[in-house]
Amino acid sequence: MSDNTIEEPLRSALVTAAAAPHLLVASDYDGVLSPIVSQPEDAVPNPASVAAIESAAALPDTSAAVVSGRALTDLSLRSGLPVDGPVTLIGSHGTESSTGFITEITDGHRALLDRIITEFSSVAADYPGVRVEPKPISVALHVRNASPAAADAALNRARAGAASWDGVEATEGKAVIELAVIATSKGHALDALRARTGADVVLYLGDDVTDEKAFAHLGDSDVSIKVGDGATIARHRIPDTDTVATVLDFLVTLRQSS
Ligand SMILES: O=P(O)(O)OC[C@H]1O[C@H](O[C@H]2O[C@H](CO)[C@@H](O)[C@H](O)[C@H]2O)[C@H](O)[C@@H](O)[C@@H]1O
Repeated sequence: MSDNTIEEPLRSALVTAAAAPHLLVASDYDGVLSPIVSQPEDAVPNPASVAAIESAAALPDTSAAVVSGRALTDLSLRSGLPVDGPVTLIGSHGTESSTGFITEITDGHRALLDRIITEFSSVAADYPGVRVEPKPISVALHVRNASPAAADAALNRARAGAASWDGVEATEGKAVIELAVIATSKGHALDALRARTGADVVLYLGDDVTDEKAFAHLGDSDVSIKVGDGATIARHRIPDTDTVATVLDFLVTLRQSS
């Protein structure tokens, strides 16, 4: 998809955003910068998207960020972007930055996390293809590589079990259920980034359920873009990660010449 195939009304929204006094360009990682793949450690970003985000961060009066459900160090490793570089990285669904977590992680949180890991490990052991991804404030139970029946059974056990425990926040995403021990919100993360950078306009690209919390914090002057299928409150939709690269490159080129 070349930039001349970006259709209205997204095209006009990008032209307007590119002229903002201060622009924040922010994106999700999995399913947006990187295509969805079978194993989380194999998620490689589209180099053109990363280059465009880096170019945005280098422009005057322009900030750039990647806001992901991944742990911060993992996000940095997969994206190739440094934790403390020009592109701000926010991990753990909006709760983790280079300065730490938004909430103090207590021994109680850690004990609950350990209980969830134990429970999810026992679920995963019963269903081939199901795996556990422990993270700093949450645990993901991935069912992408399980049979449909095994995936359903594993998700139902997680929902009826650990997801119902006190102090647990459950989120379901793409072939995954994730349980966090502190409240998470990519929306609050975007609010904080907007306040810190002084951005007049925020553009955010996301593909999954947790990105809806980010879209919900965007206003009429902002640009919300859903990548792929599924219900969304975003104002714009594009089909895939290749189009993400086209959109980001178009936006950066416009801003470079404005
Ligand atoms: O907020 P994101 O950057 O979109 O991260 C969301 C989760 O992404 C990863 O899982 C998803 O992507 C995997 C790789 O494509 C895929 O195999 C899996 O089925 C998806 O759920 C990551 O592993 C999670 O930790 C993130 O929370």
